[in-house]
Amino acid sequence: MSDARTAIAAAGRIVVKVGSSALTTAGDGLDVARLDRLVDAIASRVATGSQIVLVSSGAIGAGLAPLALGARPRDLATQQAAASVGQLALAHAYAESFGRHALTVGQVLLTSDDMVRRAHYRNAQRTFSRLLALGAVPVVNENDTVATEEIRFGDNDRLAALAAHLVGADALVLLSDVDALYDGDPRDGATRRIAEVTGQSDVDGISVGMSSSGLGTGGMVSKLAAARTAAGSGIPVLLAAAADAARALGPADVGTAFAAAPARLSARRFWLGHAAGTAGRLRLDEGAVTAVMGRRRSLLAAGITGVDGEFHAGDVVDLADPAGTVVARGVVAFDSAELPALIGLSSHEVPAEQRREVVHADDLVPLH
Ligand SMILES: Nc1ncnc2c1ncn2[C@@H]1O[C@H](COP(=O)(O)OP(=O)(O)O)[C@@H](O)[C@H]1O
Ligand SMILES: N[C@@H](CCC(=O)OP(=O)(O)O)C(=O)O
Repeated sequence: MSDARTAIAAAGRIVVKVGSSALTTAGDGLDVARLDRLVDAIASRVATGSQIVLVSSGAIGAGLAPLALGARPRDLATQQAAASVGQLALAHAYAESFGRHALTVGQVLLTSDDMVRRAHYRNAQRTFSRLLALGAVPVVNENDTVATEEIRFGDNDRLAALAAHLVGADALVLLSDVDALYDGDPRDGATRRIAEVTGQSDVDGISVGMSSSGLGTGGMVSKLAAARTAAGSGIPVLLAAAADAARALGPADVGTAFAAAPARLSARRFWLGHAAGTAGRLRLDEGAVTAVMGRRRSLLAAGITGVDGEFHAGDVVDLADPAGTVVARGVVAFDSAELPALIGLSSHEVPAEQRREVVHADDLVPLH
C-alpha cells in the first residue's frame, strides 16, 4: 500500500466530504438510502476510535423537490431559497441516520468570510474541537442562505480542504459519484484510472471536466484543486465514490490517493496563503521579488514601487511582481496612508519611528 493509503487507513481525525451528486437525484431530491449507507460507513470508522468531520453538500439538491423546482436554479436567490429548505431536510436526515448508531450530530455552517477573519477561524476551531471531544459528528456545509456572491466558497471541495486544515485532520476523503480520478473525463469514453498521485507530473496533461450530474458544482476541476491544497499542506487525500465509502474509510484500497507534501504548514501560514482575503496590494520591484521569494527575506520599503487599496497595519495584502502577478501574501505593518511617503526609501532614509519591515518574513507566504 502507498504511504498515502497507509496514512489514511491509520488517520485519527478525518474530514469526509460528500458531493450533491452522491446524495441527491434531480427530480427526486434527497436519497435517504444512499445517505444511510454513507452514515453506516462513517459510524463504523467512528467505532474504531477515529473522529470524523463530515462536509456534506446537497442542500440545494434536497430543496428542489419540496419547492417544486425542476432543475438546479441558476440565480443566487433561488439557490439560496432551495438551500434553506434543503439544509433542514439534510440535517434532519443526518440526525436520524446517525441516531441509528447512537451518534449525535452538530451542524456547522460556514462562509468563506469565516476563514478570512482570524477571530472567526479560531472560534470555528474551538467549536469543532469541543464537538469532537464530546463525541459528536460535526456536519458542515456552506452557509448558503447568507453567503453573497463575493463571500461564497462556491464549492464544497475547497471548503473541505480548508476545514481539513482548520480541524488538524490527518486525512481528507472526497466522495463523489465518480470512483476515481481518470486521465480524461470518463464520460468521453476510454480513460485510465489514476490510482496514486505523488506529484504534479502524475496529473500533467490529464483532462478534467465539470460536473456531469447537473447537481454538483465544481466537477473534477474543484476536486483536483482541493486535493492539491490539502496534500500541499501535509494532508493525504483520497478521492473515491460515495458508494464505496465503506472501503474508502476502511482499508483505503479504492479511488485515487494523493500523497501529502512532507511539511505541514503552520495553521497561520496556511491561513495566510489559502484562506485570507486581501485588503490591498503592494507592487514590488524585481530586486524585492527576488529577496522575498528566493531568499525568504522581509519586504522593505525600498523594494516597493506602488500601493493599491486601503488597509490598516495588521491586514493581509497581496504582493505583486512588476508584471502585476500576485506572487505572495503577507501581513502588512503599516496603514496604506503611511506608505506612499516611504516607498523606495532606503532604511537609513526612513524616519526612525517607522524603521521596520513593511512585511516581516515570518508574516509572508510565497504563493508559488
Ligand atoms: N478526469 C476526470 N476524472 C474523473 N471524473 C471527471 C473527470 N473530469 C470530469 N469528471 C466528472 O466530474 C464529476 C464529479 O464532479 P461533481 O458532479 O461536481 O461531483 P460532486 O457533486 O461529488 O462534487 C464526475 O461525475 C465526472 O463526470
Ligand atoms: N452548499 C451547496 C453545495 C455546493 C457544492 O459544492 O456542491 P458539490 O459540488 O456537489 O460538492 C449545497 O449544499 O447544495
